[in-house]
Amino acid sequence: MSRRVPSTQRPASTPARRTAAEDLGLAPAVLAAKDVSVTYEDGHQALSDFTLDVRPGEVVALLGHSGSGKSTFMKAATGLAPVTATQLTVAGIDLTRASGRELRAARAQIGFVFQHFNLVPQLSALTNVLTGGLHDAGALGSLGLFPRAHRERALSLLERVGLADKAKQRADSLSGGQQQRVAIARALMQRPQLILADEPVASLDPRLAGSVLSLLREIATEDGIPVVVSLHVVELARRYADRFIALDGGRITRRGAADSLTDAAVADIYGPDMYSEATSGH
Ligand SMILES: Nc1ncnc2c1ncn2[C@@H]1O[C@H](COP(=O)(O)OP(=O)(O)OP(=O)(O)O)[C@@H](O)[C@H]1O
Repeated sequence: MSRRVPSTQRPASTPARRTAAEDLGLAPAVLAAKDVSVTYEDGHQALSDFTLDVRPGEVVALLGHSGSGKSTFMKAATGLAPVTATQLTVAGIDLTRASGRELRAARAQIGFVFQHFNLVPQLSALTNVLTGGLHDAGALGSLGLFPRAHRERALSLLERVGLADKAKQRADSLSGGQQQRVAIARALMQRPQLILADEPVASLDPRLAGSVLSLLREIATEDGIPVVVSLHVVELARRYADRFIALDGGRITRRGAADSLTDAAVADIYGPDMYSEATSGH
C-alpha cells in the first residue's frame, strides 16, 4: 500500500515536471527502480527487469527462495552490483551514472540492517551507534571523540530502541535481538531516507523477530523512513509489511498488498513442498 502524504508534508516547491504518482498526491519515491537487471562477472543473471518504487512510510517485503535475487536487489540499490536499468535512483541520485562521490552520497542516505548485525564486537552499544553518524562527525569523530550533540542523539536512539541501560555494554555481550536493535539505532543515527534490511531476523527466534520487525514498522510509520526488508517467513511479511514482491530466479513472479498473501499465493511463491517452512519459519 502506498501512503498518501498530507499536503503539509509535500515539498514546498512544485517541481516543473510531475510524475503520474505525484499527480495522484503520492510522495515522490525515495527509491525508484525500473527494469533493473544484474549480471555478475561470471555471466550469471541474478536479477531481471526488476521494477519497484518505494515511498515514504511504507514497508516492502522481498520474498523468495534462497538464491532468488533478494540480496542482489539490495546490492543494486546501493551501487554494489553491475546493473543495467531504465531507472535506478536513491534519494534522487541516479545510481546508473553516479560518480564515486555521488555513490557515497547515495549510500549515506541508506541505513543498512544485516542478518548478522555487523556491530564492532569490542565496542560499546553507544559507540556502535555513534559510528552511524561518522560521515558528519568531523575529524574528531574518526578519532573516537564524538561531538556532544552526537552522543546525546545516540543515547536517545538507544532509548528509543529500548536499550538505554545497555549503552556502555560491549556489543558482543548483548543478545542477538539487542544487537539488532543497536544496529537499527546505528542506521537511524545516519538520518537515512531509506532503510534496507537484508534478512534482519533470520538469526533470531520468532519472538525477537517480531520485536525487531515491529520496530522497523514503527520507524516507517512514525518517521516516514521507508523500509525494504527481505524475509523468509511469509507470516512476518503479512504482519509487518504493506506490500510484497516475490522473486524467483531473479524475476518478479508476484507482487501485491501484504494482506493478499493468502495460503494459495504463498504456495504459488514457494511451491507446495516449501509451503509450511515459509509460513511457520521452522
Ligand atoms: N558476486 C556474485 N557472482 C556471481 N553470482 C552471484 C554473486 N552473488 C550472488 N550470486 C548468485 O545470484 C543469485 C542470487 O543471489 P542472492 O544472494 O541475490 O539471493 P537471495 O535471494 O538473497 O538468497 P538468500 O535468501 O540465500 O540470501 C544466486 O544464484 C547467487 O549464487
